[in-house]
Amino acid sequence: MIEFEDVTKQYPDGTVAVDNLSLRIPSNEITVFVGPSGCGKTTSLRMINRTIERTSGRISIDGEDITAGDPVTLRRGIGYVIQHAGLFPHKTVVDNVATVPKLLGWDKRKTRETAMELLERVGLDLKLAERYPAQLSGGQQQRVGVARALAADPKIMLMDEPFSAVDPIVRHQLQEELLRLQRDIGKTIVFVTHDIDEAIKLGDNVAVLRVGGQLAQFAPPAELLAKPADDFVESFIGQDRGYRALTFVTAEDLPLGPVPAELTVGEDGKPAGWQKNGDTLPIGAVFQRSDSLRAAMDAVLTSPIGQGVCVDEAGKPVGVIDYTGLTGVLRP
Ligand SMILES: Nc1ncnc2c1ncn2[C@@H]1O[C@H](COP(=O)(O)OP(=O)(O)OP(=O)(O)O)[C@@H](O)[C@H]1O
Repeated sequence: MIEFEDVTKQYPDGTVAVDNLSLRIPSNEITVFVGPSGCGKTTSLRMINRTIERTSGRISIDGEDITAGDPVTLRRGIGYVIQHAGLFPHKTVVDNVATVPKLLGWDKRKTRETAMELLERVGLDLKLAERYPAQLSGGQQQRVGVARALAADPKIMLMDEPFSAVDPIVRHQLQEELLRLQRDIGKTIVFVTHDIDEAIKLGDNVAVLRVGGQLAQFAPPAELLAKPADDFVESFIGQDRGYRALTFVTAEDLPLGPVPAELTVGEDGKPAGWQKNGDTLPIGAVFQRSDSLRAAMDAVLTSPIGQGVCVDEAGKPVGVIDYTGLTGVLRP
């Protein structure tokens, strides 16, 4: 656990970037700092690896004050990923990833093996390993940045707007990859973003900061959406929070109706189309019981006849839901 106790950072010009921040960041989970520009997210993050020193208060990792030891040793145990990846331009991809193991004096063979394994793990094509960063796309560079941060197997990863500089599609892929990777590695990740959607998608816990460096709310995403602490949090979360909250409720309890005769299935048993007035209409999106209510709603909205099809793990239809069925669950 990383604990902030009454932590304040005042820069020499008098700016109070972080004001009396107290929070507990649980181990092996993703905690996101989110808030508007200038609210002190980066300052808070960088106080953890002491690339910025706090003015007062205490920060501890597993109970030990981070100022007890030397900052260089502290930083070696903490991975750090930043926007634009911050790769060394004159080093190849694999050498970038090997930076910290080399500093730690690992033997060459083990270092290279580890670097290649990590590149594979973050989903980078190994053919790119001998390229220089400038020869990679933004998304590929970010993957290398994540691999480099993981190289010495740190317990903690700090990620400062790592996906902000890439286009929305690549960003979505990188977010999915991070969640997949985290299921395997279970690191303590502290992630900074100004994007509330990214915070809600990635965070096990979300800390919303307001300008002036004060904590407005610290909660899991579902709670944040359901019970914003005040007007600031509510407006920061945005207008469609009711809709987004559906992401956190599963479709398990939906009262499915029987599969109608109009639904045709292909040879593989999967839904093929809706028969209507002699025409075959497309199915639209389908969902599974384990998906969210948001997925179920999407299935209803994209269905040409307002019937969302629920399928089992093999993709075969098990039932349908319509607007009325959905509304019954949304507003019991
Ligand atoms: N070296 C510095 N000297 C003086 N003020 C600073 C310094 N670094 C940051 N600040 C100020 O501290 C406040 C918090 O900055 P910080 O970078 O932590 O915010 P942030 O939430 O990460 O912002 P952004 O989303 O725009 O990156 C801002 O008002 C900023 O101008």
